[in-house]
Amino acid sequence: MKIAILPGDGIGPEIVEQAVRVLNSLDEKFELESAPVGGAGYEAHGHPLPEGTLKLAKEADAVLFGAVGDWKYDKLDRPLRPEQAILGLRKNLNLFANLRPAILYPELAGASTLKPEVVSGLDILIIRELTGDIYFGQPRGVRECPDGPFKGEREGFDTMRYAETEIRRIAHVAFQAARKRDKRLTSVDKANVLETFQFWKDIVTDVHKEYPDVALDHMYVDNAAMQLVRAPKKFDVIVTGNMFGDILSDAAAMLTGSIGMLPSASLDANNKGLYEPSHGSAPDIAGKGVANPLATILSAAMMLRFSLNKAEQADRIESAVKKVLAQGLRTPDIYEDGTTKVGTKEMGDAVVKALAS
Ligand SMILES: NC(=O)c1ccc[n+]([C@@H]2O[C@H](COP(=O)([O-])OP(=O)(O)OC[C@H]3O[C@@H](n4cnc5c(N)ncnc54)[C@H](O)[C@@H]3O)[C@@H](O)[C@H]2O)c1
Ligand SMILES: CC(C)[C@H](C(=O)O)[C@@H](O)C(=O)O
Ligand SMILES: [Mg+2]
Repeated sequence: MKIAILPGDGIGPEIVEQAVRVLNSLDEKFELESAPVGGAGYEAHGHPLPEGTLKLAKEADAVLFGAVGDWKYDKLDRPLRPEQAILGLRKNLNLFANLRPAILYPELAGASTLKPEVVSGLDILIIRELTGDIYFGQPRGVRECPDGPFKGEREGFDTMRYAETEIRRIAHVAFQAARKRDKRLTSVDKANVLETFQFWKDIVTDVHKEYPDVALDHMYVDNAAMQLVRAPKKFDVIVTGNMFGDILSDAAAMLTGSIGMLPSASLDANNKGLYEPSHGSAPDIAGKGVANPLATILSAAMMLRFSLNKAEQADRIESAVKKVLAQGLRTPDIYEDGTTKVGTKEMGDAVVKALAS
């Protein structure tokens, strides 16, 4: 089985290195092949998603991705910016379903900024549509404002849109996921204001007819943001569009103690996938050896489960993560008094050791 390893920028290489060590310490042999992506792709080949990198991602059985981006590339033309690499991979590989599980490990109840009783036992799944919405809608750009009070001035604009097929397929993914859990699905929209999301709500309601055993409710995104912080455990599965899902999943990350704990799987219709932590390249801590590698290690576990059919190995990694947390080991983002502060590599060492024991 071939895995494309795309470390990217900032803390990407540091955290992916630890996930690769974990994969290599399993009693399975994987063919791992690395390629530059993001700013690293731009530096090596003049493009954030070099042809060879895309080819490797397409032919591999799964992709393990770190993170891309750095402030120093923010002045480049948009097609050359590092973020285009992850957007291009998602689009080219048709990875329309993004699963972001927000699970609070009991040992981290005190690491969240929320009260322990609000978050303890948290286990929710955010399903984010990943290849549509305002992220990819055309037209977009900066133009001369054609009408209204600002006519003649420059204006920036983007297009929010969803085709029926795009909504139906992500709704099916969400209902099927809910079916395997507590059978409750919340569809998050902004139907009170946006045509796109009234349409979203209507289509999700229609797909629901095929899943009478799942309870569906609808919530506006502003309320959902509030409810996620007020009473997050009331949710089971959340399904939403690309932009709302981006925002809500970062908020949900803090319920788990740190964004460094939130893994993700981005899947196509056949469960081929790209696996990455939900966070970014964290340029503020890059190169310091303090980044939390657990979201990436847990993403590798998701890869084994969803794309490589190795659920047992995935379970082993997740148990090893639980073990190191129970041992009291913490990177600075999840550190609290009475625990032991470790760096990125030491955390990786501990997971590898826990796997062997
Ligand atoms: N999928 C991706 O590759 C991805 C995702 C999000 C942001 N980005 C890019 O990353 C760059 C930085 O963006 P940002 O600062 O808004 O978001 P970020 O997620 O990179 O960082 C936000 C904050 O969380 C901290 N953080 C993130 N991951 C951490 C980890 N594993 N351990 C400990 N702390 C961690 C950072 O230090 C920072 O303080 C930008 O160029 C952005 O476009 C990339
Ligand atoms: C880097 C950026 C393009 C990306 C997104 O907005 O999807 C990131 O924030 C994420 O959550 O994966
Ligand atoms: Mg994001």
